[in-house]
Amino acid sequence: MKTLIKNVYALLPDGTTPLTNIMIDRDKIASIGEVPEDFRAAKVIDGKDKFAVPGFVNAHTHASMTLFRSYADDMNLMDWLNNMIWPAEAKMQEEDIYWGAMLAAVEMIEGGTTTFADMYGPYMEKVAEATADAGLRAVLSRGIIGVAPDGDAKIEENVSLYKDFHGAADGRITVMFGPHAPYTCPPDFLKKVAKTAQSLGAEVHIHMAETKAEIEQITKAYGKRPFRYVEETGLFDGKGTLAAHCVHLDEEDIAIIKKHGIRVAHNPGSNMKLASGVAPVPRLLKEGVCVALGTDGASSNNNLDMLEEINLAAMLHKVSTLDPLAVPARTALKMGTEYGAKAVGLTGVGKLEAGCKADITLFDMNSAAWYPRNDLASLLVYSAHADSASTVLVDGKVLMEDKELLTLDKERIFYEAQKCAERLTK
Ligand SMILES: CSC[C@H]1O[C@@H](n2cnc3c(O)ncnc32)[C@H](O)[C@@H]1O
Ligand SMILES: [Zn+2]
Repeated sequence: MKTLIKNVYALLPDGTTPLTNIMIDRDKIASIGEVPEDFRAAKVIDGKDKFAVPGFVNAHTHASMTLFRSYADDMNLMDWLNNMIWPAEAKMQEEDIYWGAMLAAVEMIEGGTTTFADMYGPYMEKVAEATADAGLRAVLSRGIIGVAPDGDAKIEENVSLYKDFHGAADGRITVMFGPHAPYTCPPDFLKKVAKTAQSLGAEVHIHMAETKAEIEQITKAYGKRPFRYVEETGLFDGKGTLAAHCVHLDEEDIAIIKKHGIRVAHNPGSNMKLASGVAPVPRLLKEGVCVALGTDGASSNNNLDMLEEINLAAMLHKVSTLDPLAVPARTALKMGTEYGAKAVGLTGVGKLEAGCKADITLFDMNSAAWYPRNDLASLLVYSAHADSASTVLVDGKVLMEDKELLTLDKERIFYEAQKCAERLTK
């Protein structure tokens, strides 16, 4: 099926925003520019007053945690996890994981996100089901906490997730391994995860160096900081690693990140709300590290709004370095799109370019925030909000058109999610 997005402003990989046309053939962008004479589109989308950008890539989240939004605020990470989140998560059933992920899907599509990297579990197959139902693209991992007695069973669940869903939903779902964090996974356990993931050729998604408390705890327990601790287990020797947070880094940590080509998911909203700190993002970018953006879960953010993370990334590093060029608008946009796709292990995603996947968000510029139209990329990052997202395509399929969700029944999802949350949090 061929689709034409006609007369649209488009954010191209070189940062320009020409008025152009986007030709889509099945799941891919066929070309951008003049409409070829022989291009017969079955569907034409009017791009008048619309700004097309690559769909956002949320490089680190816990989708089903939407059920815990506004349930545990104004706490630090360890207090929040130990005293509020983990006790509530222990009650979660299959339906909670599914409806929580479906609520996340509504929010993500409505905000222009087309891909998300998710770490949660048990019942990650329900997140896969929600992804397939919504039409989104996802990189899923079974979050594995290795301190409980059933650690090995959790590794086996990640193996099953990989075998059952890597490449599923027409290739929209891929699977990584998800050892939760250095402080929840002892060394022999991490070695086992590393060996298992590497035997399958799977990548790894892990929380790293998020808080000062983590650095202190790991240093006290093992005599080394989290990055060297995990490096010595061999976890970073496999196909690739996506490391969420990376807030508290020293020179050796940065050297380890570079040596292993570790990709970083920066979560400015969550790091601010949990009072975790400010990740050294300008330095990492300068060192050539791939830095993407994530929301983290909706209980520590408290939303899944990637445009807000893009804005926060651009703003936070200016104020923390007193350098207005620390993260410029176009860099922040790349972190939320092109670098995001690379960070989560996807090629041919995250760019408006011929041959790339047709994962596209159209922003409606018919509001005051979009005037005057000096610089569209700047307007998107510094002035507009996610509710300007009006049309979203993944793999060339329209998931939202003129604000109408085409794959999801919003009323039902709100009802079921409310019911699940009441059981879990009351
Ligand atoms: C074992 S599944 C994933 C696990 O991670 C928890 N989580 C959510 N946000 C964070 C964060 O910022 N740092 C560490 N862990 C986090 C989530 O509640 C699940 O238990
Ligand atoms: Zn997280």
